[in-house]
Amino acid sequence: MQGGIVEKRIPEPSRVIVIGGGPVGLVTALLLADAGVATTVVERALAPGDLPRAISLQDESFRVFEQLGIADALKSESLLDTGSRYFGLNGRLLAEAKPSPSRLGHPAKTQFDQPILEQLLFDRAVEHPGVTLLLGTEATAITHDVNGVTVHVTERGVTRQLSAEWLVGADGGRSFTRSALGIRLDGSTQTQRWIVVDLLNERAQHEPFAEFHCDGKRPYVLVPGVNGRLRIEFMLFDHEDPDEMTTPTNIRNLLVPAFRNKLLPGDVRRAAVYVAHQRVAHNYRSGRAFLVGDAAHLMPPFAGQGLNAGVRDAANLAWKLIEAIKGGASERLLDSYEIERRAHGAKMVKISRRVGAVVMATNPLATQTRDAVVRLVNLVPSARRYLANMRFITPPDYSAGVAVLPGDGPKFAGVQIGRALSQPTVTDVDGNRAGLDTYLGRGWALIGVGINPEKASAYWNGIDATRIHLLPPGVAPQKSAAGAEVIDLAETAAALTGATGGEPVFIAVRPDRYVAAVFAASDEQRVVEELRNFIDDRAREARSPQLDSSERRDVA
Ligand SMILES: O=C(O)/C=C/c1cccc(O)c1
Repeated sequence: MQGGIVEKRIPEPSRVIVIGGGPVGLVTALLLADAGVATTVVERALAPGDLPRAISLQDESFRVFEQLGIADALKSESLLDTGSRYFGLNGRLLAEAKPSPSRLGHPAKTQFDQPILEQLLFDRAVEHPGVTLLLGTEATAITHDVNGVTVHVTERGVTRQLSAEWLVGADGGRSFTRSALGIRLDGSTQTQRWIVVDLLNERAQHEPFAEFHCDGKRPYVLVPGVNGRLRIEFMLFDHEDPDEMTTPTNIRNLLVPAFRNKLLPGDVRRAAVYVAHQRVAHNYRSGRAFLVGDAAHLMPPFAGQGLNAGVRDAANLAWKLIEAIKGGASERLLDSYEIERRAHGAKMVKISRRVGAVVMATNPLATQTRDAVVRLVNLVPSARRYLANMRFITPPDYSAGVAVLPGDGPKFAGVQIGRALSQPTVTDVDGNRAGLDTYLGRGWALIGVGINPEKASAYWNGIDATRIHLLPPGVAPQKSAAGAEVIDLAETAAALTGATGGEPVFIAVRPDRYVAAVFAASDEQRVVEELRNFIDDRAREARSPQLDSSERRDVA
């Protein structure tokens, strides 16, 4: 492929520049472009990445991919619904863990292939009229002020300037954007080195579990995939030389016969030595520029969180930039990106480091103590469930961000403010069954449970919220009256309708499918006033944004 602009109509000027066309950069760009925000992606490489770096996805990432129309294609090439097994001394199974069944309508944990994901995202970006992909292009300088950002780029020796309103740095662990903005990366780098070997043509049947072998001799991890893909990682000892350990002979010695009867040319997709970092950017925002993905956080792979954190960043930031471009966003809304995402990113770094420390222990006293502690923990039912359901991987809680907490009125404990909204299966007026997300649209949604959201105020129209009237199972959805823009849906099993305690409530859902508020009609005014601190519908109207509606796309 030639460097330069992928041929297609170029929407000029772009409102957002994304530096980095890896998975997180492309997810950000596609979410923006699908909402009509013209976006330029600056990427050094000439083609999508072909390295199987991340291999673990959570339900929430698939929820975002569903919105981008690539979830089914990716699932068909993935090992769905996996768990983890931890083996201790003498190969004894210490713990088997599987996340609780997902509320979000997708498998809770999946092993996937990053090159397939990157190709799917790339193909969508290439054909998207709202995305300008500048390949073979490197960002060399960034300036930004209150009016916008300018990025100097070089392509085949030719330098030019790009301008936009906002900048997103999605350029990975060695982020140029982060350095250019002068943002510090806090944390440390591990001392242990690992050799990661990605194999093809694996014929042995593996159960759908990542295996952590912590025998204290040479810790290793084995993660199965589909279509003959298998990852095996070994910890290296201090005296081992990385170059020597990755020679074909030594790779063969590591794998044959312990893991494979024979190793043919082409069976090893990659063998590389890495050292894990545990670092978080000091800030995720600097004026008009934001960091996402590995540019914002680097974590060891042991909890399978790296890319999930990046996809969450993209989904969280994209809707806030869309609001900023539409005109109603306050500084508080834009600042909420760092508040919401940095805290969770830092937590995932910490958890990944802890899981790694358990796996990498080699000191006999440490390994014996570890095994004894895990056996004890398994005797306490609540602690056992905590481990077995992988509750140590905590989902984000954005209640300190764009959320309106209950006032003095009734509390509705079943639907948690600041948490991801469940995705129940619903039936529409035509009898079609689908996940709720299919009907939520791309922006805000106001769901009435036990109350028709037609009755809610005009604020929700001002922020383009989709109004949904959610009915309990067995109640037939009705076509809404002419002029009333409400979608009637019935749950197939009482999930959200069963969680509100029979009280009529509204659920305000953010564009990233997080619950912003749960409130009774009598509390609506307070909720709207608080939400106006983040998005002011009146400012939006005054600015009358020029989003190119012809470029808005809905991917079913
Ligand atoms: O999917 C998981 O739970 C873990 C994946 C993993 C663990 C350690 C090293 C890796 O490269 C992946």
